Amino acid sequence: MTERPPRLGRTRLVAVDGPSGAGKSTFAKTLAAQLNATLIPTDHFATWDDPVAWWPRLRAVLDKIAENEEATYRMTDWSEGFPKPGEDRTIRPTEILVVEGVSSARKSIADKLTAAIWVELEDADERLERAVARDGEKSREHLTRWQAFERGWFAVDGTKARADYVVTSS
Ligand SMILES: Nc1ncnc2c1ncn2[C@@H]1O[C@H](COP(=O)(O)OP(=O)(O)O)[C@@H](O)[C@H]1O
Ligand SMILES: Nc1ccn([C@H]2C[C@H](O)[C@@H](COP(=O)(O)OP(=O)(O)O)O2)c(=O)n1
Repeated sequence: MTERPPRLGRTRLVAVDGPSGAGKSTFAKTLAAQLNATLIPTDHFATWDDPVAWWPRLRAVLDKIAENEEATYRMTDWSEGFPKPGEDRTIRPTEILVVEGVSSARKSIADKLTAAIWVELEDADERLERAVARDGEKSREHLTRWQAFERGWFAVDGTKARADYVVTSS
């Protein structure tokens, strides 16, 4: 990863995308720790009712990092199982920034990415069960809707076709 050039100012931006329940968050946490990178999960922005349109708020953060400036955003708080506005988080300019979540490798950021990583698990039922095991039975309906949405999103965005690496969960 460090051999590939930075494309977000001096920062190497790495996106970990793929369908819900595939293992993105788990993979991205390990990757960020190994690279000593800052990690931004898109669920700090997303809510059930707003799966991808929050993007300008993250883009504003990335644009500041590209200018070598720090940036602050308000995190979505999922600690009670539903989304509500949480605390502010400040991101400082960093050598490697990992952004993880559905739509993190979207077409509009492709030219700024040092690497796009696609995490997948083919069996959609298994992905749903893993996500429900993580978030609780109360989230099942939301996660089912979310998975239907992301199928369409990925088809239109063509995310996987742009991936530099594909990671297959088992
Ligand atoms: N390689 C794996 N094998 C088995 N279970 C996994 C694996 N990676 C993640 N999980 C579990 O599956 C669930 C979903 O993983 P997560 O990383 O939250 O996926 P995503 O961020 O893609 O939705 C979590 O409960 C996690 O502990
Ligand atoms: N505890 C919870 C409950 C719901 N969510 C919501 C917000 C997420 O973007 C969606 C889908 O989660 P998932 O981790 O599968 O996908 P992302 O990696 O967040 O894109 O679920 C959550 O992330 N955490």
